[in-house]
This record gives sequence, C-alpha cells and structure tokens, in this order.
Amino acid sequence: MDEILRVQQLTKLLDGQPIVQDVSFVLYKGQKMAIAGETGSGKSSLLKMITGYIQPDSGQTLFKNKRVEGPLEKLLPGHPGIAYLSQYFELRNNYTVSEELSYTNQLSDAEADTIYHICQIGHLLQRRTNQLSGGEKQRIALARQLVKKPELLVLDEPFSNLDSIHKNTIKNVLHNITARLGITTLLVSHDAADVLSWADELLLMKDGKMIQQGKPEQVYNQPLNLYCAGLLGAYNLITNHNTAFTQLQQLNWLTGSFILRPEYLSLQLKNQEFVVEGKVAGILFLGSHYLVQVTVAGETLLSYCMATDLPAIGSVVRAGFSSGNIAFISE
Ligand SMILES: Nc1ncnc2c1ncn2[C@@H]1O[C@H](COP(=O)(O)OP(=O)(O)OP(=O)(O)O)[C@@H](O)[C@H]1O
Repeated sequence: MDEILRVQQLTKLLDGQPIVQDVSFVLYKGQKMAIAGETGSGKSSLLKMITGYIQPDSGQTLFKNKRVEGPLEKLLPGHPGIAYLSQYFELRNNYTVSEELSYTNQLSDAEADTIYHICQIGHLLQRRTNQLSGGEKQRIALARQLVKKPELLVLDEPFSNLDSIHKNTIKNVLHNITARLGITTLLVSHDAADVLSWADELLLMKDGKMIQQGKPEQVYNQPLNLYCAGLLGAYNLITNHNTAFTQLQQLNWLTGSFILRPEYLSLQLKNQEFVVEGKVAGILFLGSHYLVQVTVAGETLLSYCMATDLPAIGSVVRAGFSSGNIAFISE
C-alpha cells in the first residue's frame, strides 16, 4: 500500500502543558481512518496541525513525503492536496449553492456532477445558502471541499448535530467518496459508535495521547483499558473481587481484570464455559434489542437480548459466557 500521510511525534503545548503529545501514525492511500476520543482529548488540535492550520511545537507531518508547513511558515495556512472541513464551517450568505461551489470548483462539469450526485445535493444547487437544513449544509460544505480535487480529505466531527437519518446519509456519502473517487479520508469523532461501521482503521485518544490503534472490530473486542472499552460501548467489568463470579471455581486462572461485552453474556445457554444464576432486575428498550440487568450476588451484569428471548423482570435466569469472548485490560 502507498503511504500518503506520515504523522511523526506531533506535540502542541498550551501554557506549557501538552494538549497533543507525541502522536504518530501512518495513513495509506485509500484508507478510511477515524480518530475518536472524549471531548477535550486533543482531536481537533491534532487535525489542525496535520493540515497546516496550527503550528506544532515539535514533530512533523509528511504528506506524500513532503513536510506540511505550519501557519508561521507561509502566508495562507493549509496545504494543497489536503482538504480540511472544520467542525465550525460556514457557507457564504446570499449566494446560491451553485455559486458557492463554483468558487472552489476545479473539476469538469461531468466530474462536478458526480460529486453532487455522491453528496446528494443535485436538487439543492439553485437554493440560497440560508435556505438549507443542517444536514444539507453539511453535504454542501463537504462537496465544496471535494470539488477542490483533494487527495486527502480531513473532517472534524462530520456527524455532530445530525439526526440518525442524516448521519446515515453522510456515512453513505463518505463511503462513496473512498469507493468511487478513491480519496483517502481521515476524520475525528467524539462518538466512536458513529465510526465503527465506516472506518477501516480506528485510533483512540486520551489527554492528547494516542493510546490504541487497530481495526474497529479489534479495538471493540480487545480494548486496552476501561476508557477504550467505554468509548466503544457498554461492558461488564469482571475482577477477582467480583462477587458475581467468586462461585466459579473455574475462574481460578483469573489473574487480572477483564471485560465482557453485554452481547457475550448470554441468557440462552449454549455451550458457555462459565454460568452464574441471577435475577432480572431491569430491562431497557434500545430499539433493535434490549439491555437486561441481571443481579448476581449483589452485582449487576448487563446482557443484550432480542425481543424473542426476553426474560420477565424478577425471573431467575442463568447467564453464561465463554473465555474466548473476554478481553483482559490494563488498569
Ligand atoms: N484556542 C484554545 N485556547 C485555549 N484552550 C484550547 C484552545 N484550543 C484547544 N484548547 C484546549 O486544548 C484541549 C484539546 O482541545 P481540542 O479542541 O483539540 O479537543 P477535542 O478532542 O477536539 O475536543 P472536542 O471533541 O470537544 O472538539 C482542551 O483541553 C481545550 O480546552
């Protein structure tokens, strides 16, 4: 695979304290990479350094083997070939969408039509920029970046403030940008759940540091610690001191803490290695499935259930799991 971006030990200080610290990774041509992390973990600052909008205090970014210059080194910040869409983009007022796009367009009519089709904005071209919904504005701002013919698209929180229908539309648009246009994409999101289905590589940040990198499935199933586990969804934490499991003699091999995702704690017992008995204390409706809270020896365990398998509140159930589905974590 061809390398397009190499981030090397990027660091940014604010009042002497690092807000981004020693971040390094490589992005390959055609990749869909997502960076997720809690609010304030340094994601936006990292993106701005990568795209040349803020000056790193140390480290550098190589785009196609050439160093990206910071705003202190050139008149107009930014880097040709990299299109950056900020979380706080603005469209110019009192222009039609078509006029707004023609301002940055470097494509033939046919190529531009393809972008409008992919971004699902063909029907909006004659509208004024103040006559658009948030989701429509988002897709137009994205098209405005794409008509610059970038090789790398960098997006800050493209899903924020969108309802689930518009989120899915944007996810489709982003998928097609890679599949049909071959543009490499790097995006950040505070909600990792939003990028699990889209990204082919996921990086997690905390306190300015990159703490885990891998395929979304791998990071979801084998999170490094509780922070990484929690960013990607609900979990049960099982420790030596967890009274729910002290009755399990087989768990003597347990030397550390591990997590078990609720979908792997099954109330439909089929060949699970470890089984405990408990009482259903609560049931939460989550749309496609339910979250069942099972009390075992004073501890609450979480299990996902489909509507067809739902136990009654107060009923006694047996909950089981297999060692292949647990993930040991560092504290
Ligand atoms: N211009 C600034 N002035 C003061 N503090 C800043 C500035 N920019 C960022 N920070 C601080 O740097 C840290 C990282 O901010 P950053 O916006 O990069 O995080 P983030 O992960 O993108 O957050 P969010 O998900 O809320 O956008 C935060 O503690 C923030 O308060």
